[in-house]
Amino acid sequence: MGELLDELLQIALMYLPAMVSNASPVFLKRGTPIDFGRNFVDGKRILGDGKTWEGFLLGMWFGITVATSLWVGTEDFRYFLYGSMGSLGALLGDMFFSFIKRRIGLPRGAPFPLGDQLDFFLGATALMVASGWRPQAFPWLVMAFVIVMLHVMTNRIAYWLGLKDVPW
Ligand SMILES: CC(C)=CCC/C(C)=C/CC/C(C)=C/CC/C(C)=C/COC[C@@H](COP(=O)(O)O)OC/C=C(\C)CC/C=C(\C)CC/C=C(\C)CCC=C(C)C
Ligand SMILES: Nc1ccn([C@@H]2O[C@H](COP(=O)(O)OP(=O)(O)OP(=O)(O)O)[C@@H](O)[C@H]2O)c(=O)n1
Ligand SMILES: [Mg+2]
Repeated sequence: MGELLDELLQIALMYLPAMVSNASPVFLKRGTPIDFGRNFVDGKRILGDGKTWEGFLLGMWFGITVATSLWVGTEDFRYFLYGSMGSLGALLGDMFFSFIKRRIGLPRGAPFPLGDQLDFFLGATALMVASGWRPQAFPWLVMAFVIVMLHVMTNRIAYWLGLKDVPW
């Protein structure tokens, strides 16, 4: 049992930079759209106004800061490597799901159940695994559930705090 808890804690720490990089752009109210307002071939916005360069940079800044702190704290470079890749992957995954939402005609901020919760997690996981991270399957699955719960909870907190105009 101790083994499993150890692995779970390690995975949670490995994802902390991605969680922070996904959460920090919420503090921004406006910015320069990553798609510069341009439409895709289908006549709809490529990403929409919810994805800005400022949000991307702020997310990367906070994500890498947390990844660096974990590296210093644990003296294990892998937290920096996988944490930073996770931060980038979280932001890219979020952008990818926004791209999908626009393609299926969902306006900015429209709910996309499970997609809104897992977009950053899947993007982060893709880049972390691509850079060599190999978590154990079962604890990783448990973490996926924890992340979805955490996401629902923190989005409600962000909504109550007036950081988001939708609670998802
Ligand atoms: C790390 C573990 C296992 C537990 C942490 C305990 C916990 C529940 C902390 C809550 C954090 C909190 C009080 C947040 C309040 C305000 C806030 C920043 C909410 C962000 O919610 C928005 C959402 C992004 O929306 P989107 O996905 O639709 O784009 O964030 C998604 C939530 C997560 C990524 C999972 C949980 C996030 C964290 C544990 C990190 C908390 C992040 C911050 C406190 C913001 C970091 C910002 C700065 C200025 C460093
Ligand atoms: N790269 C990013 C990601 C997020 N945000 C900010 O964080 C908020 C919440 O992000 P998210 O819920 O992913 O965006 P939505 O507004 O829901 O837009 P979408 O429908 O595309 O998800 C966005 O409104 C935006 O203000 C940002 O500025 N830049
Ligand atoms: Mg969203």
